Amino acid sequence: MLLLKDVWVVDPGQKLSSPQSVLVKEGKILAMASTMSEEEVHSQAQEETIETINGEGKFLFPGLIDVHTHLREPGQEDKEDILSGSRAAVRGGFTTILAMANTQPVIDKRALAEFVRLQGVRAGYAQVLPIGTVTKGMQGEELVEMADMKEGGVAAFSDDGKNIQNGEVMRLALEYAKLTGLPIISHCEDKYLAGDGFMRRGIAAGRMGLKGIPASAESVIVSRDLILAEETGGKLHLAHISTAESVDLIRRAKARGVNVSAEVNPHHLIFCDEDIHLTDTSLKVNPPLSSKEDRAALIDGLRDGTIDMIATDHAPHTQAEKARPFAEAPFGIASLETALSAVYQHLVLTGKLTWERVIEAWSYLPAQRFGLKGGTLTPGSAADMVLFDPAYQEVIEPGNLVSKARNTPFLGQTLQGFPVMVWVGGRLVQENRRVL
Ligand SMILES: NC(=O)N[C@@H](CC(=O)O)C(=O)O
Ligand SMILES: [Zn+2]
Ligand SMILES: [Zn+2]
Repeated sequence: MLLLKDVWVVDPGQKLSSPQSVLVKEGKILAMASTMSEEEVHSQAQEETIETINGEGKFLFPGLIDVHTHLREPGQEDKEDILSGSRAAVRGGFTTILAMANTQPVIDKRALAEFVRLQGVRAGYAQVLPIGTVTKGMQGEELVEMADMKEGGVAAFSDDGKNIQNGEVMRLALEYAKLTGLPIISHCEDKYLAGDGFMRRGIAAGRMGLKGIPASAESVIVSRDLILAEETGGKLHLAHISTAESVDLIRRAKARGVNVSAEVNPHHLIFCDEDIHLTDTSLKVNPPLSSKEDRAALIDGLRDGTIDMIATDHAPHTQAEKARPFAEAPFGIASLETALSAVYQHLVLTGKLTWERVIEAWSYLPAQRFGLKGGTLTPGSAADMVLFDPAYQEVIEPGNLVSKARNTPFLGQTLQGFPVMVWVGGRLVQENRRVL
């Protein structure tokens, strides 16, 4: 039995943000109370030995649920694999991660989904839930066997990495989503409008002489998908929203009652196009970093609930690939180990977002929308929990990272506020920043 004493619990699912003592037994939250006397604890413990952790000055919250991570297994294990990725997850405070389907081969069959799920179980760190592709071979033409893949354990469907250009295929996918009840995650990018650009079209791109991707490449597809979700009633989730126009479109669709949710990535909340330098490909990401005005609209949208959740879009690549010239390096930022700290430091400590909203957006709401266990510390739920030390400082160095990837813009920087203990189902998997 575990007792976390006098810890500040942030649990939006219980509308709770206050000091509590928390008892954990057999992998589950047993009880939580703002005052718990010695006698009460002992009567709950019933002769069992109690391990006590003093949580003063620290936060305890439900393990984060990341609905958008690229783990690269099968096929590109030099970038990341399910073991290294799920270790990176628990180091960063995530206890459940959804693995994107753009692997090699892509996850378009039940057996492949089962493989990903089992590899996650074998690894034994964060719970890994596979995402299946929407279309066979991720070719954007023929739908996968969605019901069968649901049986195999997929949590959602997505051709992420590519947009489904054919509107009728997207409409059908949303039609089937009503039968499976699972979300269709859309990577909103009109490939013709995006062309072969590599950063957001605008003043910064012009100054650097880099080919730009217009904001409309995203918003045109956001508006198409919102119309199709409205027409079909299928569950739509919009990945990595990055423009003010998209936020506006989603806000208006939600007001009409469209079945849509949206996510934003930490890098789009923290950085903007002016931060990009030709010599540093770590900020080359898709969708590209947007203007300051877009960034402000994303923060507003997250604050008012137009954007429901935060997700990392952890996109690991090898150092050799990222060492190529800007135009040739792959898009993507590896972020599982830095995302929460970066958000804490850049958005919570600066007063742009409340800590409660961050936890809600990264744990409670993903669980609700994707129909997953977890996301709350309500007594009886699995003890997927994070103990977070707001004063802990760490220099982000290659030697500390457990992900195989190094493509983070925070390399060499000091971040403040880190998970210092993480439990999955009551089992301690990370302590003092070391994955056990
Ligand atoms: N976000 C990225 O820049 N890259 C992702 C693909 C994606 O999320 O669209 C990847 O798979 O590397
Ligand atoms: Zn994408
Ligand atoms: Zn992605």
